[in-house]
Amino acid sequence: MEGVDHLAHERNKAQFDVAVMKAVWAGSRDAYELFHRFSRLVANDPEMFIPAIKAQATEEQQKQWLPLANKMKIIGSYTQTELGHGSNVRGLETTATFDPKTDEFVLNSPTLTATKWWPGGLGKIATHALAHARLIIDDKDYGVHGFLVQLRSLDDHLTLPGITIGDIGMKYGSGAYNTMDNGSLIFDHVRIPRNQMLMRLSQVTREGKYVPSNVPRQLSYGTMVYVRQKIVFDASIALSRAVCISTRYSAVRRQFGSHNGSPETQVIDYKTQQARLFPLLASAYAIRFVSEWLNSFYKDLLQRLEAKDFSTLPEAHACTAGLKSITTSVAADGIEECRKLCGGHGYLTSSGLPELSAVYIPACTYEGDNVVMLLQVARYLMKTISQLKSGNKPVGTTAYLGRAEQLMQYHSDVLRAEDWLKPNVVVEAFEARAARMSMACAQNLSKFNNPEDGFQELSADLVEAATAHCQLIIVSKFIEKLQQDIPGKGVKEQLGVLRSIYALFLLHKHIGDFLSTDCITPKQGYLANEQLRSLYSQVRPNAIALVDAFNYTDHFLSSVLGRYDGNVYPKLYEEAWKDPLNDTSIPDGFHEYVQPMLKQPLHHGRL
Ligand SMILES: CCCCCCC/C=C/C(=O)SCCNC(=O)CCNC(=O)[C@H](O)C(C)(C)COP(=O)(O)OP(=O)(O)OC[C@H]1O[C@@H](n2cnc3c(N)ncnc32)[C@H](O)[C@@H]1OP(=O)(O)O
Ligand SMILES: Cc1cc2nc3c(=O)[nH]c(=O)nc-3n(C[C@H](O)[C@H](O)[C@H](O)COP(=O)(O)OP(=O)(O)OC[C@H]3O[C@@H](n4cnc5c(N)ncnc54)[C@H](O)[C@@H]3O)c2cc1C
Repeated sequence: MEGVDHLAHERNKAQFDVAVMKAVWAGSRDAYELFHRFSRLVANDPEMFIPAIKAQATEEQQKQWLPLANKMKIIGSYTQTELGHGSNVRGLETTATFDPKTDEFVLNSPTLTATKWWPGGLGKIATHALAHARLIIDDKDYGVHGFLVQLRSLDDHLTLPGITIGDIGMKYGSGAYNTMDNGSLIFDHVRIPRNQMLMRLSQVTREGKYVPSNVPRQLSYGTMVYVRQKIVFDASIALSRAVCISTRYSAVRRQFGSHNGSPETQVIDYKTQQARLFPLLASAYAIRFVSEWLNSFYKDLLQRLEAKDFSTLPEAHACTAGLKSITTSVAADGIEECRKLCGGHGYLTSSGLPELSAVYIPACTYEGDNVVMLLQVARYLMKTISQLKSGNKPVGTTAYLGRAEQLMQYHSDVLRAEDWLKPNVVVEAFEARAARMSMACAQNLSKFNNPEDGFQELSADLVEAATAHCQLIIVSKFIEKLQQDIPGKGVKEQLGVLRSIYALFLLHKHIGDFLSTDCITPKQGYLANEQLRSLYSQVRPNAIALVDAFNYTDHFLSSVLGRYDGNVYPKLYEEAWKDPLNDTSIPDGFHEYVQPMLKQPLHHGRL
């Protein structure tokens, strides 16, 4: 019935202050930004063009271009990926050749695979590209640099001479990412003034002299680092959205279990449903908190870079790359699991889940393929370990590797299931697992004469070690979050339950790592799973309140299954009748194609 809260009985069970939890979840961001960020994920996104100008353009160039971009007088596309190269940025083929006679760069696509391919906004709407191309001076290749290129007339929006642009076509399913005009672009000897090479990091003089960057060349990758840390925040939005829908629906849905006319069992009360759903609920909170930490770490990096302090740049790259990889994989897989948790109705468009999945899953690829990103983390871990011998003391997220020898001797002293509720017990186990996996890789790498060959041969193990390292970061940041002052009745306790669920779920899922590295015994692994089951019972009465704390409107969720009032069945039926197919009783084509078959005479009793 309209106006009735079918989930009121669930909300009355809450054992904590939901208003405070809402504030904890929102953190430093208000609900508008949460909504705006996700909706912008599929809109045309200046998310990269403007940051890239800020990162790579001189002050003078910023003064010229930023006001135009900020006021949408020009619409930019971050045009890096090509048909033949995306992950391997140093393999990009587009060229920008300096012509000293005219003080210009000539941009050209020398091969088909040099065609720019994928950049958002490029297909139909962008007027300018921040094009990444190989800088060529006097036939010498100075590598990939950024160039500002006008693509279309600001009068009639037609493409300019030498520019061939198109949209790359439909993408995965009918998902909202098809509202994004990812495009293709071929340059045919297009000339731009020299001052349209972004010259904050390195320059080309009027005489054609290349002035190399006096800062790490990787700063030219800065926009990707910036977006990767934002993507971690977006992962928490996407996953929490799916978890909200599937948790509410799991409390509404009843199936089996009726005795003597009693109501059937709420599917949220099945232990299998809890074992699938509650780790995702905990993961949404875990990702939110690690995204807060990563954002502050990134802001600290920016301040240091301003002071020419590059000391945390390698760690920032490893953390943004690794956490982008891990959190987008968890969110993408989690959204699909949430669809399955809703049974058949989860497959309806009106559930909101197919659309959410279709628009979210490319996050595992864009801004760095997730495996390629974990290999970057692995490179950083191996380098950190190789420097231990020279007395280099790791700090920050790799500090535990400074205690590698001690961690190699670690054995968990868990005796009872409840010992796994102690944060220090959990962190030690995760540190030992991560350290031993990385040290084992380093040990195996040392057997190879050519380190690069070894890295390739061991890359699958290295990805697992990088994963263990990143999961340790997320667990640690969840624990650190709860060391802060958090007011409100029962709020910290509930977050403690979620923190333990997150950690023990990972331990259970990756039990092979913990056993094969001899960090814990099978019995201790069994006790962790025992404790997990008990934790699910503790979170059960608070589940609806914990997803209410995301503070998402029905409009934002756009899901009949995830409605705040739980009034699912009437709305499912109502929504179905909005489908144009139901405008008529007899479907188009029936009389032409189906009816003749039905009318066909039987021959000797057979059609
Ligand atoms: C918020 C929602 C918005 C949604 C946006 C959706 C739109 C999507 C946009 C895009 O997808 S834009 C295109 C994104 N493309 C990529 O992410 C490409 C991924 N590839 C790379 O980043 C690089 O090619 C690479 C994989 C990092 C390799 O780079 P390179 O070959 O130059 O370096 P290596 O030889 O591997 O390493 C050398 C050295 O440099 C360090 N390093 C690498 N990258 C960085 C970095 N970004 N910052 C700092 N340092 C970096 C690396 O660790 C090595 O260090 P050492 O080992 O030498 O110490
Ligand atoms: C929706 C969407 C939007 C995008 N928007 C933009 C944009 O606005 N601007 C832009 O410039 N680009 C954009 N891209 C492109 C995107 O950045 C690239 O697709 C992404 O970086 C992955 O690169 P790739 O396609 O070359 O994958 P590949 O690297 O070709 O990946 C293919 C497989 O090879 C594996 N692989 C590759 N290298 C290695 C290695 N060294 N070791 C082990 N395995 C490896 C990968 O793990 C993967 O399994 C977008 C892509 C998508 C899907």
